[in-house]
Amino acid sequence: MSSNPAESGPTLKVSGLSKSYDKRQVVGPLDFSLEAGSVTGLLGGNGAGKTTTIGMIMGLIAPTCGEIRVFGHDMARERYGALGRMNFESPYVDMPHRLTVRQNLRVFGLLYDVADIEAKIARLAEDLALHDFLDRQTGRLSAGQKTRVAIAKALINDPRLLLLDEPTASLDPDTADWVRTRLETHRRTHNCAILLASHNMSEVERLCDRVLMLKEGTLVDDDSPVGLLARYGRDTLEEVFLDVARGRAGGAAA
Ligand SMILES: Nc1ncnc2c1ncn2[C@@H]1O[C@H](COP(=O)(O)OP(=O)(O)OP(=O)(O)O)[C@@H](O)[C@H]1O
Repeated sequence: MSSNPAESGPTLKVSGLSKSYDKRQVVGPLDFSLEAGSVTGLLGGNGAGKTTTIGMIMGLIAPTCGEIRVFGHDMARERYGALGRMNFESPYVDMPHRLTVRQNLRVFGLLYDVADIEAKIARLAEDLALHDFLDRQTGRLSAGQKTRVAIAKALINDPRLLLLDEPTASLDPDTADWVRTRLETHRRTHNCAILLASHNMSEVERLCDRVLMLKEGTLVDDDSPVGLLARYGRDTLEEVFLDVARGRAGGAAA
């Protein structure tokens, strides 16, 4: 239990967060919070700023301005108070190719100080069906197999904040379905807050209780999937997405 009183607040709080490259602002300013046990979709077209936002929250990309607090800890000054309880999955971050899957997971387990790493790896291998390639070099896996390994890595420390960038993009529909079930179980059993960047609208409708819509780096909507459908007068989130992307605020209801 931490002595930090701010730990009783939201799992993640982002305030005035922005990122510029060569004086071009690509994200922000963003303000939002994630509560424990919630699943929030981060939606937006190509280049809207989803990966940059997740990268800043994870500390992989330096923000230009703003503040990120995870479990109350200011990530610019006291990130080590939070890093052990957060994790992420991204297709843009590769693992060492020559190490086997088991060796890679062991390295991450050691980094996160996971107790009884071998048992943890065995459980994740069971949950994510990694057995067939657990002792194969990671660089020799298919895209879908690599994604399952990346999800295993993301769950290795039982995170309470999980950032997912297109977690099922390279998975076949059957595998994607049980990976989603695995993520739902993790959310429920660990009261984990999940931020999920996705282009898969049915995935967002199934998993998310809230949706943040990003357009050209700024938040243009923030509501539950049901609330968005009602306000835009649409039957699917895909139609809402198209309304937002094409600037039809209010959608069919407008
Ligand atoms: N290192 C960089 N230097 C300059 N511009 C960058 C850099 N990284 C990202 N950008 C720009 O920032 C913007 C946001 O990119 P980002 O990758 O965050 O978008 P995204 O929403 O994840 O897109 P996608 O859905 O295509 O993955 C884009 O215009 C991109 O070109």
